[in-house]
Amino acid sequence: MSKDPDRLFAQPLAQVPDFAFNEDVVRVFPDMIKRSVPGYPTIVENLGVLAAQFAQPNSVLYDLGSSLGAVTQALRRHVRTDGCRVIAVDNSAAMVERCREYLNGQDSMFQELLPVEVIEGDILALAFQPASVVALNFTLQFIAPDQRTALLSRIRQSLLPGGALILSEKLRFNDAEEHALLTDLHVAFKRANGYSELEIAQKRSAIENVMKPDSLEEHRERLLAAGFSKVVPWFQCLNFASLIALP
Ligand SMILES: Nc1ncnc2c1ncn2[C@@H]1O[C@H](C[S@+](CC[C@H]([NH3+])C(=O)[O-])CC(=O)[O-])[C@@H](O)[C@H]1O
Ligand SMILES: O=C(O)C(=O)Cc1ccccc1
Repeated sequence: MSKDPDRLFAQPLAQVPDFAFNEDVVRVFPDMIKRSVPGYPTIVENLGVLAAQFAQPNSVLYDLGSSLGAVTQALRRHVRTDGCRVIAVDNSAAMVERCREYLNGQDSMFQELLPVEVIEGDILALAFQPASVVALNFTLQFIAPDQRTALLSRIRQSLLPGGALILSEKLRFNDAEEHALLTDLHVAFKRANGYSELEIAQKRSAIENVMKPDSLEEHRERLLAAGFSKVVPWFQCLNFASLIALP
């Protein structure tokens, strides 16, 4: 994977365009996500461990909004259940191209990885096959809020008994003081990772129209409304969390 450092917002921009998963972002994405999302490496590594507990024989594991395939690769390394395969889906052509290159490279380095198919497409238009694991790792927050329940319902319908949805998201908080504290601490995390005040401010303005986080309570209610029976948070670092939702 590319090791280019993220300097996308380092120079003052006359107007900050809405954030998009284009070629510029793809080039710096591994560095950007690691320096921006507290706990990201821990979440990705453990997604494989979690998935191995829910994987059912002869089923599909979905990585929805797969970006460069970090979650897909964690699933492929950890899951040993017979007949499983991974389907990774992303609607950014630039991401999909680099994701395929990365996964092909992994195939030539390691044996016994699960088979994988990378689809360039909109997860809102996907016809789901019977699935035991569905990962939405920081993807739902980029889906239009009025589409989120319908998507989760379709995921719920595709899930096999014993399977799980793993949902990771940036959170907002209904309590104003809690929200302000965790937002400030996230800014401190970014600063400690080498981002300047200008980079932090311009990135905030780039994502504000395209990324709409919900509160933990909203996630829980929406998942239950979509037909999930149980919602279990398994990880939180500052204002980023990951949940297990059971069918
Ligand atoms: N409707 C959509 N259909 C398909 N893909 C979409 C859609 N909307 C957004 N995406 C894709 O969802 C991904 C979100 S990044 C996920 C990180 C990854 N999971 C990781 O664990 O490394 C999160 C982040 O950058 O904060 C991007 O690649 C988008 O192109
Ligand atoms: O950078 C941020 O502030 C975020 O909330 C996370 C993020 C990470 C990568 C792309 C878009 C948003």
